[in-house]
Amino acid sequence: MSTTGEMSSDKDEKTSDSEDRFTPDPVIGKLLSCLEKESGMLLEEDLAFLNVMFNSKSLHALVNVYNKIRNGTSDKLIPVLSSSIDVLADVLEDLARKTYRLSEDGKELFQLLQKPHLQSLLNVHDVVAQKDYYPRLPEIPRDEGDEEETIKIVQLVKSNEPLGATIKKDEATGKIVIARVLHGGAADRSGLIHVGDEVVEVNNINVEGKTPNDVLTILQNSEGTITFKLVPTDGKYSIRESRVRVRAHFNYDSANDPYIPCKEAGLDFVKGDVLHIVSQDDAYWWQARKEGDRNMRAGLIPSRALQERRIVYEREQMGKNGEEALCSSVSASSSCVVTPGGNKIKKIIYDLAECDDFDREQIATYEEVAKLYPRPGIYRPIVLIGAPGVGRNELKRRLIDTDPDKYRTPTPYTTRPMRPGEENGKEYYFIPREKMEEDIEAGKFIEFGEYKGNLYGTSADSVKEIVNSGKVCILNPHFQALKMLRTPQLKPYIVYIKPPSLEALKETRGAMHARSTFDANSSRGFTEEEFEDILKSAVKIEFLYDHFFDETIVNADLASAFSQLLAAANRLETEPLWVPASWVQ
Ligand SMILES: Nc1ncnc2c1ncn2[C@@H]1O[C@H](COP(=O)(O)OP(=O)(O)OP(=O)(O)O)[C@@H](O)[C@H]1O
Repeated sequence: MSTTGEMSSDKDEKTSDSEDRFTPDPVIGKLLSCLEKESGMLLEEDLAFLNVMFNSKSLHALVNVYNKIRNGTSDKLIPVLSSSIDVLADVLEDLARKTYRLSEDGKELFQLLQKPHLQSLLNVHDVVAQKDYYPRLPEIPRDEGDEEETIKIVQLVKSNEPLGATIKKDEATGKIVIARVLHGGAADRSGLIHVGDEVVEVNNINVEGKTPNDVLTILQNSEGTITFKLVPTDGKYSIRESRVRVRAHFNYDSANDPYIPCKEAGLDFVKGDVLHIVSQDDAYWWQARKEGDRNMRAGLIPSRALQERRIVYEREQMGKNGEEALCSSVSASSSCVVTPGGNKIKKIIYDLAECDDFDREQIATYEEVAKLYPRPGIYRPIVLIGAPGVGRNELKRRLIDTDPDKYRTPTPYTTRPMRPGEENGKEYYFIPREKMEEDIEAGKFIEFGEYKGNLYGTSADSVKEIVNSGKVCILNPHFQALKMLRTPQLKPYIVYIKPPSLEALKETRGAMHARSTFDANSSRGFTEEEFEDILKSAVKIEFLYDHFFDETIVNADLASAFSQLLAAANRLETEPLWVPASWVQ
């Protein structure tokens, strides 16, 4: 195509637009004259086809457009940067750390930068700036009768880094082919090896009739440069990475996975890790990197579909072996409501829905996540979940005590009659039983229960009220309330308070230490049986809900558990954190 300056001045542009939109391009002109000269060497129909094509108005128009873009001398067409979305992330992270000190303009900017429309616009800008929009043309098919096969010779220098590709025997042809190319690995970065390429030779050794293991042995024994002779695949291959991030809800150890196609390519992770899924091309094996990991090469992880199948299979096996359902191992759970005044009222919560069997139907594998930036003036509620007696109340009260104006807990509702000296809305909101039953029925309560013939409960609206008033709402509901609370509207930060071992429980809460370390009025002693109940209940809560936990704090030493909670509360205000992707869309 022409790169001469015939389009460079405004005058020329006008001429070409107004007078003759199809001024022949000099390069096409040259091609036409060559065609005339060499006409004897071409078949008549090929000659006719090329003549029509080179004289076609649409081709000339296209070349004109192309030249205008290529030769656009104006600097404004050159992008200043091609990674504006990364800059946006840096700016957001910077602003997030300063939300308290931001001016009104700063706050507005912070909110604008989080709008999905603006982020999509910048994304599109980067795609254009990186010229990531060229159509990918399919390879020109070779004629059936072609004697010669195209062969590509690829040389890679052997280093400590794995090749980042796997091979297999093609079942239909018996040939060795490239089965998988791991994103970001040496093979992928070379841009020369693609899925489906047939391996003909490795270091001049013909691999015909050899097994994949034989080929691996050749590779392992070779030194320095490795030379592959490959027959390229005709198929298409995708090179664009997906942007999907997921949180893993299970542990994965590739060394103990008998089904992974290539152990060396596996990516191990633990529950809670955030993974960047770079390719979902294969239905069973995705390619992923750990978020924040500097290793460019992606690894193989089981796909959602594969993992779900495995869990279903494991459950079936458990059922066949007659293993006891976990949910039946713990009896009805009890909890306490602490009034704002500090008095505790023992009550039974959710005694009607004692069994959580339905929860186990959920199969937690991966959850798509996105970063949520702190929003000035709107704080995520902190929800403390744990076995009754593990210390959620103690921790909540300590947090409120650090700044009672900032941390608030909702005032509970009750149907019991008001006592002398009590004020409506202080210790409780007092409401008639019929009204409370109606509201419970309408799903307005995140938790409720009955004690000595009176209903007690916490309403969802009272949580929203605290959030909307710019305070940090802190809650310690029954664990079953999680399903009501974990919504895109409330965006709670869920902290699981985990009991330490039985020995540590006895040591920290036993006879000598049974008195409350915070407030003598709310002290409580524990029997050995109660300690065991705490541990059993914890196992159940973890089994049912651990995929909801944003953080786990082991409450052995109270001071250290509390400082972890305080750190989490500060983090919420200053750092972007991963949340379900649907919460930020
Ligand atoms: N780490 C700890 N070391 C010693 N004592 C503790 C610790 N954590 C909590 N406690 C004490 O254990 C008792 C029970 O704690 P708390 O009332 O906070 O439990 P809870 O999880 O709110 O349970 P419930 O819902 O039954 O009230 C309290 O007396 C508290 O002071």
